Amino acid sequence: LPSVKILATGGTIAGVAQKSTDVTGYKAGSLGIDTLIQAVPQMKDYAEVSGEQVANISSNNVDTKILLHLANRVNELLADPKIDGIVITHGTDSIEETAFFLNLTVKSDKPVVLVGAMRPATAISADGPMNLLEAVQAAASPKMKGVGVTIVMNDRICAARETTKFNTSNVATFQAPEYGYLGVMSKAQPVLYRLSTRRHTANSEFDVKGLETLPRVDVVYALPGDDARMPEAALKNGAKGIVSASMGNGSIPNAHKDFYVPLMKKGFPVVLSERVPTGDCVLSGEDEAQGYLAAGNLNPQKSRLLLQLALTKTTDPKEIQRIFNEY
Ligand SMILES: NC(=O)C[C@H](N)C(=O)O
Repeated sequence: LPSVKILATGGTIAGVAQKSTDVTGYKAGSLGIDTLIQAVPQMKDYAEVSGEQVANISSNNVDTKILLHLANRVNELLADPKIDGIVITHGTDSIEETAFFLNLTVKSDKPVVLVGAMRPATAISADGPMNLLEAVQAAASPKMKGVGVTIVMNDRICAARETTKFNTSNVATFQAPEYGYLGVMSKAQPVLYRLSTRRHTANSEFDVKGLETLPRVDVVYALPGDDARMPEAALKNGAKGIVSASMGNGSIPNAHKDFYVPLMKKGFPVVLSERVPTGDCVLSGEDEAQGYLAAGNLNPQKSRLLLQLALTKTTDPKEIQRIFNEY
């Protein structure tokens, strides 16, 4: 049997509520990895499974330190020829960010699958056990080699880059509306229908080995008619770059523009992403002349991670734009 290591970080998949009918008001990150593994003994039919507790928290508190630890630990484990794949149990609130971060920093073709749940482990019809089983089946499969980091939940195989949480409670919360799923889990096997063309994992230039922190990047929400207090605060508190969550195609209030233009002249990176859930952020000629960088279709939270990683390599705006075009 293939060998799959499960790294556990917490989330609702490890959540405990007072009553089996409670699907809110529970405590995420309550059960340990051994309990989660014992709850799904069927996994052993598909892989030799072992667990490791990395953290046990709700994913709104997954910080840079945990991200760097996960990336380095996954790289260490996958360098071992005896390990065939990794599953990471994770809260769904920031699973897309951790998945994307690992998509950029894992140096291996072997499967890395993130999994969570929308209902706590104690709930009637908890979705965690089936999700965990399917995540292990996916991570154990050679068909998942080279596809990049994925999120497997609700029978769907989702690409780290394009997938976003769309609903606060529905088990079908993860979607990639314009691009779709990579595939589905069917009869205990991954069935893939498409692949992402963007650079990832073994083909990524980012290396976080030895890093203890990442350059600070803030996301500034663009609100109509806003003044410049939010971007000012970001800069004053040490941001090395800003991602603007524009109102669509780089549409931001004039006060933000007046603040960004002189900063960009000095080489400070401002990346225009958008708070609109789908579509590409494309720069106008004027935006380009003023020095803005474009996130394309990458959402603000993922743009932040990519800009942080880009800044570990370069501060040259042209290079940063190349990175946004390739990843
Ligand atoms: N469904 C979940 O996992 C939500 C939880 N608050 C978390 O992200 O850890």
